[in-house]
Amino acid sequence: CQTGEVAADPQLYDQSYLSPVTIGNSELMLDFDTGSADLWCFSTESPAAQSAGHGLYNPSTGTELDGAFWDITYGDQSAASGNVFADKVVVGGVTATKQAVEAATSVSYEFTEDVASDGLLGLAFSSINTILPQPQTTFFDTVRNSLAKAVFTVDLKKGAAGSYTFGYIDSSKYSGAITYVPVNTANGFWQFTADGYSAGGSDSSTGRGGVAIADTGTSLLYLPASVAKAYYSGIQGATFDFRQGGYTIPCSATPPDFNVAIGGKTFTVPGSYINYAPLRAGSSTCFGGIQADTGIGFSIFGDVFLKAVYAVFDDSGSSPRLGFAAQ
Ligand SMILES: CN(C)c1ccc(C(=O)NN)cc1
Repeated sequence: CQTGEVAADPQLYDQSYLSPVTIGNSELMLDFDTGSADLWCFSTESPAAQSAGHGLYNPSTGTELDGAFWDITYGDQSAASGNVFADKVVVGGVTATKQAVEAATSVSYEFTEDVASDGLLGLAFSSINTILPQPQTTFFDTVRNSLAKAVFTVDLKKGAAGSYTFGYIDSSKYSGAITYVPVNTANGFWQFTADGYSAGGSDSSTGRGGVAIADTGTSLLYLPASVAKAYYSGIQGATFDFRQGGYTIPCSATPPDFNVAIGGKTFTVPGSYINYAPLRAGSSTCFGGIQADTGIGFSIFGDVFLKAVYAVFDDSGSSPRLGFAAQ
């Protein structure tokens, strides 16, 4: 029965969180992503112009999956593609002896520029793994039956190292009870229903809830346009800046806390988490941590929300469920 824990190191402005993973005989820093289901990394096969500054996987330690290839495009239109090897992958002591490792032969500039990240480790459902002609399992699905309990947990923090655990829940990491809600796996995501939203101390609802996914690979909190609009209407100097692609606020603002009702419990995102980051270094205008989910089709509970809670991704029962507790 395997269990393990690995650090989640925040990058600048908590834009992403990176964790050490041993693949073959190299240790790489990967972006654990509950919103996708591919484990891919820069490799010795990647063009030097694209992989400069990144740790590389050398497939010589693996066994090529003949004829298998992968090609993924993320919500922000970033993309990567390549071929596939079976190799040993170790995360916090949890070992997958023959994990499908997707070696990149091409990546878009967003990944080239994200020099701290050597790739992604997908933790969504294997049904959306992009390997063809035969999709392969995520790391979690590969090791699931060998774990003490088929769960992983997410404990991200603002501006500090958090952790991911596999195979157990650590009761020292949260306060109060864990509230569980059912997950709909039809789209391959950890998808659930949020009950409602409100801002500040008042319970003045900013809107009814809706369908949402828990996505560690997305930095911000994307909510229905009406909720985002109502939230920023309470902040002096807040505006929707279409040239910046979303709501901005004065960096001097102290946004109100944001409350989310899930499973009958209320979880609070401190207002300071929503004063996300200056548009450019030194700017006095900041990008908002809450943005509209227009065009996506569901809300995305990214790191701005997840770093306010302890989250349990539980596939140990008859159907998957998500648990949330206050940190
Ligand atoms: C460009 N990079 C680092 C990305 C990383 C993750 C994602 C994503 O949508 N994950 N759910 C998009 C882009």
